[in-house]
Amino acid sequence: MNISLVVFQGPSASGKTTLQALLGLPRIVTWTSRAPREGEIDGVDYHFAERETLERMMNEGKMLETSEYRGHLYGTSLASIEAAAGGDGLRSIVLDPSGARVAKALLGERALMLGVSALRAECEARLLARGSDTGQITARLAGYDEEISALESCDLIIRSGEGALERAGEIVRALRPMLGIK
Ligand SMILES: Nc1ncnc2c1ncn2[C@@H]1O[C@H](COP(=O)(O)OP(=O)(O)OP(=O)(O)O)[C@@H](O)[C@H]1O
Ligand SMILES: Nc1nc2c(ncn2[C@@H]2O[C@H](COP(=O)(O)O)[C@@H](O)[C@H]2O)c(=O)[nH]1
Repeated sequence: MNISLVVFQGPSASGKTTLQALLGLPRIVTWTSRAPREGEIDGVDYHFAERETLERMMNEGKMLETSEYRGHLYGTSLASIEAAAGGDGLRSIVLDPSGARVAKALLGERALMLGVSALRAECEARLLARGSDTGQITARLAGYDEEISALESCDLIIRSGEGALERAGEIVRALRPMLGIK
């Protein structure tokens, strides 16, 4: 398989970032105007920046794509995605459905689209445990049905339900030899 980018997508708190870590590929770090959560590190989890900075990057043509997600701006820089498109090593990225469509349009068969699903109630419980308030939970789960529908375009959908993380991790790790990762 000539894959250069593994794209994770799915509803909020479905487990995308967790499975991305278990796959163990270098991550493309995207940009966001939202504040860091506890434990998140600038340059590792995201490039955290003011909205104005991201808008300037957009206007200067430095972003491949941007997306408004629950009141914040997110985006993938052209530089980061071009490195993946140029075959400079296999990478992974976590994107919302609009970003995933752009990555697929750019990379075609070189993008492996992995969907992550969990029940709405499971996502809700995880968001609560993450410290989100009721308003944030409602806003994030407002897109749940649409985000689940968008998984139809994925190459593989992995269910990361409660008590099923180990199983989901095994499935993700089983992809490593197929992707040529030792
Ligand atoms: N299968 C699972 N069972 C139980 N807890 C899980 C499972 N998968 C992930 N979690 C937990 O749920 C929370 C959200 O997981 P994660 O950050 O991977 O989700 P995400 O899809 O990347 O979320 P978001 O898009 O909101 O950033 C984390 O605390 C994580 O440890
Ligand atoms: N289209 C893009 N979506 C992105 C990007 N970086 C992250 N995301 C998606 O945003 C939501 C919310 O993320 P969170 O960290 O605040 O929970 C999630 O679906 C991510 O996949 C991006 O650069 N472009």
